[in-house]
Amino acid sequence: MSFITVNKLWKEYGDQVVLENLSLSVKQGEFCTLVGASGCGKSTFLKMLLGQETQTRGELLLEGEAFPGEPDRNRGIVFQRYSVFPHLTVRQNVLMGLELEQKPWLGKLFGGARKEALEKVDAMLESVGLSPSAHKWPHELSGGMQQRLAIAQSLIMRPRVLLLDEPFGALDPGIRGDMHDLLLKLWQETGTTIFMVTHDLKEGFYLGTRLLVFDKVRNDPHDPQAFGATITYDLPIGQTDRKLFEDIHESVSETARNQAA
Ligand SMILES: Nc1ncnc2c1ncn2[C@@H]1O[C@H](COP(=O)(O)OP(=O)(O)OP(=O)(O)O)[C@@H](O)[C@H]1O
Repeated sequence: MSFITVNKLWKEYGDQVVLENLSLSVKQGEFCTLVGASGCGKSTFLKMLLGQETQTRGELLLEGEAFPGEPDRNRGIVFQRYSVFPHLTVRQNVLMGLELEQKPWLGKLFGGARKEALEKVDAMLESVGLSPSAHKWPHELSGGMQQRLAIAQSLIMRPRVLLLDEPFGALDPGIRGDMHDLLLKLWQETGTTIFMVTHDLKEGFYLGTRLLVFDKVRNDPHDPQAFGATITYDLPIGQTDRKLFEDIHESVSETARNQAA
């Protein structure tokens, strides 16, 4: 059964068509990588999955029901930067979600409940390789460590859907490789359904299970906002050849040039 169903989905901001006629069916546990020119609506699509934005037309369904209109614990998101709390230590950053969930008014757990929560936090920190830094402050961490913390912060809530908006965009290429390994390991451990936006087409070609290319098939040079992007390629990872890579690269680059013109 389809876990997430996108049916003839449109998103417009005033006269600007951002996404047009998107249709997609995603199974639970899939790892979809989203690529496309800047401004093609990838982040907007993630925001709709998160419940921060609503479509203007069409359907977005989670297990056959309309998507919850507000963010909830079923969905976690990690941005390129700055999604951790600077005034909390690494351990407190990860603990906070559990505290707010169980004690929304007080924001604090005590006794056995706190001990149990801390055990989960420590296991999560171990899983992302941050145990030795548990008592550090975010500013004492490298960029890669901060992103591992942001991922831990999301995953501790056991989201059914994890949304990643260019999570490794600000990291050095060497560190990105380590982050890919970590992400694949966490995805296998948790079985969560992942949507990850990346600007790096190569990353999209090998990470996860499915590549979704967001692109415009129509362009009006006199009115660049008249047409939105749609999913032009939906490919299983590992079955694409060099020619296809070059075709997609050329098409996405042309859209980027048109957007900039
Ligand atoms: N809240 C908003 N109000 C009006 N326009 C918006 C809003 N959010 C996004 N847009 C517009 O929608 C279009 C798509 O933006 P979006 O951030 O989704 O693209 P993107 O593909 O994620 O781009 P990038 O790769 O640069 O992050 C842009 O033209 C943007 O200006």
